[in-house]
Amino acid sequence: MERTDDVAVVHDLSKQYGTRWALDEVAFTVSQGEVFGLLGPNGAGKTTLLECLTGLRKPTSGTVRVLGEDPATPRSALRSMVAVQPQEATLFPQLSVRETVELWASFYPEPDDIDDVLARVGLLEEAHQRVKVLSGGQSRRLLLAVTVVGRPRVLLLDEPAAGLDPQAKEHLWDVVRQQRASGGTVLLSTHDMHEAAELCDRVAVLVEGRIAACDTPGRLVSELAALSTVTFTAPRETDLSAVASFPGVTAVDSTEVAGESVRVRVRTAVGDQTLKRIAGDESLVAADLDIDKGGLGDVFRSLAGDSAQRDGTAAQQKGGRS
Ligand SMILES: Nc1ncnc2c1ncn2[C@@H]1O[C@H](COP(=O)(O)OP(=O)(O)OP(=O)(O)O)[C@@H](O)[C@H]1O
Repeated sequence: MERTDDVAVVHDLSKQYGTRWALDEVAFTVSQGEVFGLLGPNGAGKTTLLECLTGLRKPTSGTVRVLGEDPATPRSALRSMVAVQPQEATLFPQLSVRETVELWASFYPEPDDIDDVLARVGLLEEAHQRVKVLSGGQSRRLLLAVTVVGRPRVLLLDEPAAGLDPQAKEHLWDVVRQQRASGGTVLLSTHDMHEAAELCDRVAVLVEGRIAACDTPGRLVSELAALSTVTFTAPRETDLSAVASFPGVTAVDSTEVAGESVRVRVRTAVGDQTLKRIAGDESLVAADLDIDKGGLGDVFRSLAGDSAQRDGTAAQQKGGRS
């Protein structure tokens, strides 16, 4: 049953292009005030899913509801409540940055303060510049400004950080956090695991059109980041063959550092146990021990597997059948 704070409800959504199933019985719910991330390798279906949420694509089967409405309904009231970052081609090259944001603000009943929006995306100093002279990154910031100026309840962003410099990314993240702080909701796709871990309350990992996992980044990491990495420094002549036979260890490699030493990297399914074993083994003379218990990147690799290696253009068979 839908709850009143459900902002997006996706039920058994499938989308077919010709013989290809881009989405295969996808289901999830996003609540008000959440930042919900879509992760997945190229061709996994993230854009198609966001397009179904904006009403740009009609599902082959299943249902999508945003703020209780079908986004594909013509003249939907959602238009003023849901913002989708537009394409660069929609900007007018002769207008200034400020005129552009003012134009977009005029489409909405209660727009935000223009200077405030320009400051948030880091374009206040460029307010008088013509759109045609903006750099690629500045244009992306302007697209973000026009997306948020209408104070939408829901923000839908497809890879918003692509092509942004680190400072512009910070601005983007601030805008997303501000949207959440003011009670708004954000759905975004990203290839950046750090961004997903930093920003998202929950993430869904899409693999070949299906949701392989959906949870908070913390829970996904603790349940699915299968391997930890233990690193240590040892004398160059150390026999490392014993380490490879420690329980849980799947790989050992080393690189020479400072002539007489090697830095050893051990991949293991039982990080803490391996760390103790290495520290307690006198024959290893291990120094500078460190452990990395993995992150969303490990979760992604373990779920996406081979699919992450492919370019995603292979035709997908619904339900994994061929
Ligand atoms: N208009 C279309 N016609 C035919 N096939 C399409 C169309 N749009 C997408 N596809 C196919 O659907 C699948 C999912 O594509 P989609 O763009 O949704 O993936 P994505 O996860 O956003 O990928 P990326 O990370 O590369 O942007 C791919 O196999 C793609 O080739």
